[in-house]
Amino acid sequence: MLIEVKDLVKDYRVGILKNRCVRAVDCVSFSLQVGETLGLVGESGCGKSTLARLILMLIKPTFGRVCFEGQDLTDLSQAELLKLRREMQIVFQQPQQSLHPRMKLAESLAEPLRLYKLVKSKAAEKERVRHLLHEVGLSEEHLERYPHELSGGQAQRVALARVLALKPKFIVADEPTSMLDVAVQAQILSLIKKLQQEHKIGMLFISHDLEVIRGISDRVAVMQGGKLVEMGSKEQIFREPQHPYTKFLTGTVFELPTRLKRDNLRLVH
Ligand SMILES: Nc1ncnc2c1ncn2[C@@H]1O[C@H](COP(=O)(O)OP(=O)(O)OP(=O)(O)O)[C@@H](O)[C@H]1O
Repeated sequence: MLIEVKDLVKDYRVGILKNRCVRAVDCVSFSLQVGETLGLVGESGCGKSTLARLILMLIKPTFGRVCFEGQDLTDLSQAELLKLRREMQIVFQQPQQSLHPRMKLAESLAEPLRLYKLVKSKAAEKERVRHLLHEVGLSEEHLERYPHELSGGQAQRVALARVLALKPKFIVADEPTSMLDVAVQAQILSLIKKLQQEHKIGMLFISHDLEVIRGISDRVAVMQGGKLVEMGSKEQIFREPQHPYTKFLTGTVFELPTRLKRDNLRLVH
């Protein structure tokens, strides 16, 4: 098992006096196999990003545990977590977030290699950067460019190359294509899928978009109000949704509950 999440809870303290509590993630449990893609879908504010950040231990859970290859991450010190972080990466919605605005791409790609001492010489570093560029479908002419000189799709390719440089075993893709044009979106999705399959990376893929989830996932988890209300193979979820919320999401129920009509839900059906 690559990832095991058990009874995960996250309460945020809110209000001026921090005396009110929002339960963003409510008793979530699931597991993920090596090389598997779990699609996580749900309305805005249901807790998807919080769950992703908890799994990566970017924030501490209130209760529950997260195991990576059998090791409980909630017990680890910051230094121990830092070592594991190379193997657990995130791809953000806005690739610019992970690229330094004043670093040329050559430096941006070399940085993770140096940080984790993954190459032994300058020549090996150059070779690895070139290989990474080709893997994500960019050419060497891009190496001298700054992030603002790239299109959204190119910037997401660079962000993917930086993640790949670290040879991760697990990645969270948090709406990685939602800011891109539809045509570019399809190219980046198939690139993510190809890289994930070639490198046998386990992936939690977060999206509002059911068509995207259908295309990329092996299994699908549906989240509502901080809870996982349904989980199953892609075929089960899309053909025979069980939970009323999932039935609504997959379009088998056309009568929208009033509360859902109000929510900022981006549906493709
Ligand atoms: N740092 C925080 N402090 C207080 N409340 C927070 C914080 N981060 C998130 N929340 C609340 O927790 C709930 C879940 O938020 P989260 O960002 O995880 O949802 P989401 O499903 O990822 O939404 P979206 O799809 O819009 O990004 C929301 O009610 C949000 O307002």
